[in-house]
Amino acid sequence: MSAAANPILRTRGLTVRFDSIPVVRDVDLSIADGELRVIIGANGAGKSTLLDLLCGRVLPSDGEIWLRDRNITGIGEAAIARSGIGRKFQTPSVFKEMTVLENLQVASNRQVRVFENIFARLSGKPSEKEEAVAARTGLLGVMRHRASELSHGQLQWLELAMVLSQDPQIILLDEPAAGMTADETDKTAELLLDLAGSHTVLVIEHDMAFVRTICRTITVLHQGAILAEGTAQEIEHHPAVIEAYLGSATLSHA
Ligand SMILES: Nc1ncnc2c1ncn2[C@@H]1O[C@H](COP(=O)(O)OP(=O)(O)OP(=O)(O)O)[C@@H](O)[C@H]1O
Repeated sequence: MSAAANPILRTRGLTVRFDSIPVVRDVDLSIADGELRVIIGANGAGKSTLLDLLCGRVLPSDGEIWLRDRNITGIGEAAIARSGIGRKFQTPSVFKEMTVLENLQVASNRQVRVFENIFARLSGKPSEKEEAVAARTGLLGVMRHRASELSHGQLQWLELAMVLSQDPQIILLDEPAAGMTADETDKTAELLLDLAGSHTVLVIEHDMAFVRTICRTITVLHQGAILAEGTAQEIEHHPAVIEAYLGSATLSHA
């Protein structure tokens, strides 16, 4: 549906069926290099499954995924991660008994040998890169804290910092502000705006107030297909979107 001028990520007719039921249907996405794109849609619209397809966690039934001029369809989750697509899930998968710094060290070596790293002696001194990632995600002051001591917001930022440690070009985020306080939500919005440009960021989000703060272009998924694309204002006045969301809390409560 969309056609970015300089797309870093494109899909053509992307479709996945579970037990012959289409959950993502014929999705043509075109995401520009450095873009911050938000994907919204009601519960069950297929948003998480779309991200699962983009990071190779789920294989498409039909269609293609292109990273610049490379067809990455079906190359597998690890190869997709290596090619520069990083995914942050809603539930943090940090190592709770390790410090923030140790988590970052594990993450930056994750592509090498994750389990050896967990049990190996990790360096006590942060590298320049680890400091830069921690500073960017607001974690510099808690580098020596165990992850179990962090607030919910800090845990989410740590997970994002771990994704950043792997130098992704594209970051996929599933509801990054879910469960956060108002202050943490504001900081997360600032962080995403800061990341856009140097990274391409795709965000699934339910909270329209948050979406309005961060977004330039929104893609609306409905029953697995793209229903509309545009600015927050265009989307909120789009007749098909209003009809699809009638009675839904997602837009009306925003
Ligand atoms: N592995 C699977 N097998 C069968 N059905 C699945 C599978 N994964 C997802 N689904 C179904 O696909 C549909 C879309 O799910 P998905 O989680 O992608 O939606 P979503 O838009 O992210 O929803 P939410 O906002 O509630 O997280 C749902 O009906 C879900 O039950």
